[in-house]
Amino acid sequence: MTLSQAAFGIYIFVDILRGGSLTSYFFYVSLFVVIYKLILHPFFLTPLRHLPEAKGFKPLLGHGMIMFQRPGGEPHLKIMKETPNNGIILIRGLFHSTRLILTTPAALADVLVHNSYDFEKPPWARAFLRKFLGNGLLMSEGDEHKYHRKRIAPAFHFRHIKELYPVLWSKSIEFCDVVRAALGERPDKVLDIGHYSTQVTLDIIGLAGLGRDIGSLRNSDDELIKNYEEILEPTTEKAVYFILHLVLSPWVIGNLPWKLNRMVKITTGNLKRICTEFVADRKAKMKNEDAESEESCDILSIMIRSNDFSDENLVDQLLTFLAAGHETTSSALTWASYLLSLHPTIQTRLREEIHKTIPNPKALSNPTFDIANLLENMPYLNGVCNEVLRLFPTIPVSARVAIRDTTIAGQFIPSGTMSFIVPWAINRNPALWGPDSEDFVPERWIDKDTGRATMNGGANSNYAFLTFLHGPRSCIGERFARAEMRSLIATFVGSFEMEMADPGEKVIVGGTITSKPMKGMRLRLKAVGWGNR
Ligand code: HEM
Repeated sequence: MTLSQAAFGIYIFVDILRGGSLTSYFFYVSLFVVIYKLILHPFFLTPLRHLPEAKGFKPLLGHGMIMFQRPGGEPHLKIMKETPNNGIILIRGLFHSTRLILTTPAALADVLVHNSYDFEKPPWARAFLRKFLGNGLLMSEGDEHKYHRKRIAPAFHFRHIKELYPVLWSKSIEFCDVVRAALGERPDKVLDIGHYSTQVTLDIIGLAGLGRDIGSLRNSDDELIKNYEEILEPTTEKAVYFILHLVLSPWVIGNLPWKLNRMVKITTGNLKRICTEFVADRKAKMKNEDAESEESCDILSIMIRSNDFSDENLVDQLLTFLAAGHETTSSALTWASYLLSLHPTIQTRLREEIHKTIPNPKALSNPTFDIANLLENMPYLNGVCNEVLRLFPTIPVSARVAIRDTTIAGQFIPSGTMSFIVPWAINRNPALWGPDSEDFVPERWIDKDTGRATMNGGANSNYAFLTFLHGPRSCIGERFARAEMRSLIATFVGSFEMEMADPGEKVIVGGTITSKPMKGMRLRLKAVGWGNR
């Protein structure tokens, strides 16, 4: 309690003793709380009040409307560009709550790496996400997070990812076969690529995560894909549903007479049931594996073998991996095809590199072939992947709340302060990337002298690229996702020329947590000759 709160409390107490009515005291106390929260604390008392503040403050709304603007992260970029700062910009949320936007590598490093466990995801975001992702790694905090992260990490070791490449490659080839077959049936040769990319990435995470071919590429009616598409299809109604969690408790939202509540309940129930069956099935199979047979090395088997997870927690972890592991890479593939359709010269140069380096795609299916080494050493392919991930980070905005008093870039941060970490804005910030920061330039990831891939795209700090964040709460699936993108983009661009179905279309970036095109991504595709295909 601050000095002013205490003084006011004493004043009221003395006045009650003098005989004032209880109702009038409730009124005065409420009035004081409102004035304190709306005016005194945010403008006169918070130790953060001297930080540079973003333009565009509106009474009561603060800068809160930026949460509703799309693409997510774009208003933050505007604020970064127009507000001189030393790493932290002050904005005000609804009812003037204090919020921060972090802008420099030093500030980001403090939150993501140096003082990482002083921060947690905001409770409202966890309450929302938990409905879809269960209580897996993404949602856990503190010691529980450290414990689980350490035990899951072996499944994402680079040696293990290397072993996964043949699976990634053969599924990518199957993806192209399915797209080719679908094109054959369409006189206009136009397809919504988002649908197919969701199918292939779900199949891939099924194999890598569960050791099981879900087969959604061959079966569009698959229950898992239907439930995910139902939940993840970006609509304005879902965006409102998400943002309401900022101001109302999940219990209140859950009890509103809203059709969406029923849909969420049914689909999340279905997903939980499917994952429970997957876990039981995998456990039964592992019991029957004899000691001589080779150990399965999918994520679920590794977690079961560790004996560190209860059955309930295995289901939660699986829910997280299935969702976090397919929706993200599916969006990345969709945005890659968008950018390549808008830049035909880059597309052609990439295809030339692919055809030259991989004369026959089927040859890579030989189990002895070192696909990882080949794909990881294709400079233009890696430049394109990095540039897609930079310009369209699948999770454009993330947030952290300080759970104790701490510091960011030398600034005292009181417990309870919320900071925004904004991959969309950092990845496009001209202060970090130069004047062409918003252009699609794969060459920035290639060293001009050696012709080899660079690690930081020419930026001065690796905190200029935030797509997977950094530190103990960074994306555990980063290597996996990068390997998957290389395989999918190499096979897709090697197999098809692509252009926007409607070249005049203004693609709107939507989505709640991940960024996806609002109305799908309709491309006109033309199969090209490649090897014996
Ligand atoms: C392009 C693809 C991907 C992107 C851009 C991406 C991005 C991210 C980001 C930004 C976070 C941190 C979220 C936050 O704290 O606010 C995260 C966490 C996570 N990601 Fe990914 N991800 C991708 C693919 C994957 C894949 C393929 C998997 C699994 C196979 C995966 C599993 C996870 C998990 C489990 C976490 C939670 C990690 C923790 O809290 O310790 N992600 N991802």
